[in-house]
Amino acid sequence: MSTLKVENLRKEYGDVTALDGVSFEIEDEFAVLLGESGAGKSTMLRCVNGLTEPTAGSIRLDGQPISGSRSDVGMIFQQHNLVEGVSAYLNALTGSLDRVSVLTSLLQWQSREDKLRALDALETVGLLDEAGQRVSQMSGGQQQRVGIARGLVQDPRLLLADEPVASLDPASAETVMGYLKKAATEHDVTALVSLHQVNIAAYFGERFIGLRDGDLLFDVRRDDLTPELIDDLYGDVETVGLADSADAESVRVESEPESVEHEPETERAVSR
Ligand SMILES: Nc1ncnc2c1ncn2[C@@H]1O[C@H](COP(=O)(O)OP(=O)(O)OP(=O)(O)O)[C@@H](O)[C@H]1O
Repeated sequence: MSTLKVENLRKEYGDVTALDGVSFEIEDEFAVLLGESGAGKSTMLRCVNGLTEPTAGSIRLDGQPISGSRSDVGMIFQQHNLVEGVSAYLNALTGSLDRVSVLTSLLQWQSREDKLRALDALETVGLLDEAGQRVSQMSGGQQQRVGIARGLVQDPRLLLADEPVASLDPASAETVMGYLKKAATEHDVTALVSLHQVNIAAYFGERFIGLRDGDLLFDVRRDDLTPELIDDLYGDVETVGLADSADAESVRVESEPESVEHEPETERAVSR
């Protein structure tokens, strides 16, 4: 259970204003950041994660200012940043390190609690039986689930994900989002996830924050996410199914193919 409060957040890169005084507050929710390319979603997530220094404004997690990279904030990247040559388990256990030799030697002094937490996180994302499998032999969707497990192992209060399913085909994207939602729910973690796919966002999100050119365009709960708001954000997009997508309580976790190939980048659920 945690509260993220962003107030008047501003980020300038030279002449470019990536965020122009954005404020919102999310509490124990699965929140989705929406917006066109360049709207400021990644900048927002990087500021919240402490990876980018804001120009002005404040970010607080449970009342404490966020500064620098924090262990109570877990981050999941589009490219999942895994070490492909080692197992899912080792990746989950020691995700922030990038050298196999370091990873392997670390096993000797990782605590029993960490090891159990890594296995628990892999179970959350449906990969307990694959814990010993090399990441290089897993599908793109499975790899992203390892990335989610790794984000959970540090026991964060806030989980951030930047376009976590952008490089997956629609079916795998839904599966991975299902596990991400399950992970946030089971571990009582507030989540802030940027997504391009509006229909997937509408299906899984509880709260929707729309950014346009660095401004907050809307901040609504699921019932208030209308096709008109989406049109406002993206222009003319396909929003069929938006109204029917309200109930995502039962996550979809079974449909991903167990292929060892990486899924190709396919068309997004919404044509933009
Ligand atoms: N390191 C940087 N240096 C200069 N400009 C940057 C930098 N990072 C982002 N920008 C600019 O800030 C604006 C917001 O970029 P940002 O990556 O946050 O958008 P986004 O919504 O995440 O886009 P995308 O969906 O393409 O990732 C863009 O105009 C971008 O070009």
